[in-house]
Amino acid sequence: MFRTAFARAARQSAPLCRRRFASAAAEGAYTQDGKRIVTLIPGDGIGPEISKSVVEIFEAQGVPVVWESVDVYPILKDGKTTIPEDSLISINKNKVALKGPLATPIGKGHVSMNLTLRRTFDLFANVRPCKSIVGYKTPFDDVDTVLIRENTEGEYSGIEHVVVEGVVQSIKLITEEASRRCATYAFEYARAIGRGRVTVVHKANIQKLADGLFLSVAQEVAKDYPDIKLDDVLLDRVCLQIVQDPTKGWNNTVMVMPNLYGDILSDLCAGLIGGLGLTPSGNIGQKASIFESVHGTAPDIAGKDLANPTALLLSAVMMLRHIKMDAHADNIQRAVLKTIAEGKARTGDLGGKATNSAFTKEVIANLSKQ
Ligand SMILES: NC(=O)C1=CN([C@@H]2O[C@H](COP(=O)(O)OP(=O)(O)OC[C@H]3O[C@@H](n4cnc5c(N)ncnc54)[C@H](O)[C@@H]3O)[C@@H](O)[C@H]2O)C=CC1
Ligand SMILES: O=C(O)CCC(=O)C(=O)O
Repeated sequence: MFRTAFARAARQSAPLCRRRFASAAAEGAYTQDGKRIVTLIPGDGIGPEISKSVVEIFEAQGVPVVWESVDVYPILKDGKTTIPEDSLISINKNKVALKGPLATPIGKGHVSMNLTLRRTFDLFANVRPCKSIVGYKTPFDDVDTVLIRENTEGEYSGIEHVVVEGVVQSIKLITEEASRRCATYAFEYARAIGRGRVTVVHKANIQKLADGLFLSVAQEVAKDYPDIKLDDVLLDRVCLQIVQDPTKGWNNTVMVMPNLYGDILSDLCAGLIGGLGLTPSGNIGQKASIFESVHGTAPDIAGKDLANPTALLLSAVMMLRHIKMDAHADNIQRAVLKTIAEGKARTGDLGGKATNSAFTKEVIANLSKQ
């Protein structure tokens, strides 16, 4: 049924994906003195506060990155909602961006700018690692999950309409092309981080066609990766087992799944290690990649200097690894984790009393001691 020209194009995109992962580091824009130019989207709510923290820590560490700051908000162009032209140009040129959270009105108003960015730049895989922080006690000590979320379609395709009053339809779109790119990325990622297993999380017992296609494409992609075992599990079962003991079978695999499941399951995983203030992510595409925390704008604490900048800092660390600045990534990551472990400058979400600014200062102090 899917052996069409479209499906052929999908199969051809897999080697392209593999090449892209290998060459991403060098692409982009540089200043005359060789510094990498990175687009910064400070975002809404706590976004500007936590972005400021990243900028200060990068400066203290001497990271050879120059920020190009742009605002992202909805623009109506030819009847479609899009992002401002300067942000489009900046991300297309720089190929890499760090993004604070963007607010979306609930049940009304403009479409999500987060989703618009992912679709505009075809950011097909969203990588969400979740690792326990040594020294910060939670019910499980050794959580180390990696979740890859299909990022451009599924339940987030934005195709919704009223059939008749009182009846709405929201379409979950799954294509072979997007599923293949995402699955290929999951296998490549598993290989890169030394995990011998990829697990597809799905509901193909219920969504037989949609999740069935996602699963069968992953099974086909697996044939190109004989060194990596593929298995699959129902979403409801993962939720149960992960909260019972995340270290039993979830630390040695890379989970890959359709969009909505990844959105929800990654918040659940964040809860296992101390909450949304800690978990980073990378939106990976062929044209560009955008790194952002898993959390949103946190309107309840915005503007009060209370946010934990760790999630955005660790997203910036992922970004540095992506552009092959590993030594800077290592130093910043070490200083952030040390600051949390020491305990004297923890933010409120981790049970402490420190402000975002105080936490940032402490991270900088820990950088200088290395
Ligand atoms: N990728 C993005 O830009 C995302 C944007 N959003 C948007 O954010 C807005 C608010 O969404 P919510 O559901 O309230 O989720 P949220 O993630 O903003 O907040 C949930 C809870 O976690 C806390 N929290 C989140 N990040 C924190 C941090 N860094 N430090 C300390 N505490 C933190 C908040 O204070 C709040 O109690 C909505 O408009 C939503 O659409 C939500 C998720 C992702
Ligand atoms: O776009 C939004 O406002 C929320 C998006 C979200 O939760 C996500 O996809 O991570």
